[in-house]
Amino acid sequence: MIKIAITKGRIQKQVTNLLENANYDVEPILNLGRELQIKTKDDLQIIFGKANDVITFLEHGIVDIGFVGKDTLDENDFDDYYELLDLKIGQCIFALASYPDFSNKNFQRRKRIASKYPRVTKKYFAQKQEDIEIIKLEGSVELGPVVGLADAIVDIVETGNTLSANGLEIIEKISDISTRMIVNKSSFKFKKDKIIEMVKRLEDAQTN
Ligand SMILES: Nc1ncnc2c1ncn2[C@@H]1O[C@H](COP(=O)(O)OP(=O)(O)OP(=O)(O)O)[C@@H](O)[C@H]1O
Ligand SMILES: O=P(O)(O)OC[C@H]1O[C@H](OP(=O)(O)OP(=O)(O)O)[C@H](O)[C@@H]1O
Repeated sequence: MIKIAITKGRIQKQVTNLLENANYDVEPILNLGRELQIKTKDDLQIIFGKANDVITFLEHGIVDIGFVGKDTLDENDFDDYYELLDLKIGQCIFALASYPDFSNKNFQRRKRIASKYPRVTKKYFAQKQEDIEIIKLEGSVELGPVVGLADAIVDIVETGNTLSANGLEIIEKISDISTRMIVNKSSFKFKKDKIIEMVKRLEDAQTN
């Protein structure tokens, strides 16, 4: 049996489509009610959880495989896993965003940057050797500059609609984000054949 954790929400449907195209039994996922754990005919046990929890389940050996966004992987301390496949779904970017005059402004103090991703923000500004103040927000991060709490944000940008609706724009792209297949290292040792088979089937499904 292969145990899998899938991030619920935005990417769940696309991961399901890919599994279906790879000829896995996704019937129990399509008929999902409020249950959070299912078994498929091809001996997959699948749980659905919040993105950070997918990593926690994998870290503790509860699941062999996780499907999770690169944003969540970058923000999480845990990195003792194998990343075996870029699913090329859930594609977006991390960006520094603010009002158009941000780059011309002369700040006489540390810039205040709002983000749901403090670790990513810290690393980005550390690379620039810039000392900033991070303000952690849990969502609707664009509110930071809008209400005057922050000078800029580090956030996910997909279409750019949320930024432009709030008068903001990308100041600098930070990195690419997409959904990744991660594997517990000890699972890879003991279930190598089945895991490699899944990687191959998903890769084939991507190209077809
Ligand atoms: N426009 C987008 N905004 C946010 N995440 C996106 C976007 N496009 C793709 N993603 C990916 O989808 C994943 C899941 O996002 P989703 O919004 O469902 O959950 P979340 O970020 O935990 O938010 P929530 O707290 O609302 O559940 C993200 O971690 C990211 O990898
Ligand atoms: O470029 P866009 O296509 O507009 O997408 C980007 C927006 O989507 C995400 O927010 P989400 O909808 O997940 O809500 P949240 O801000 O509460 O996390 C992200 O944090 C941006 O706000």
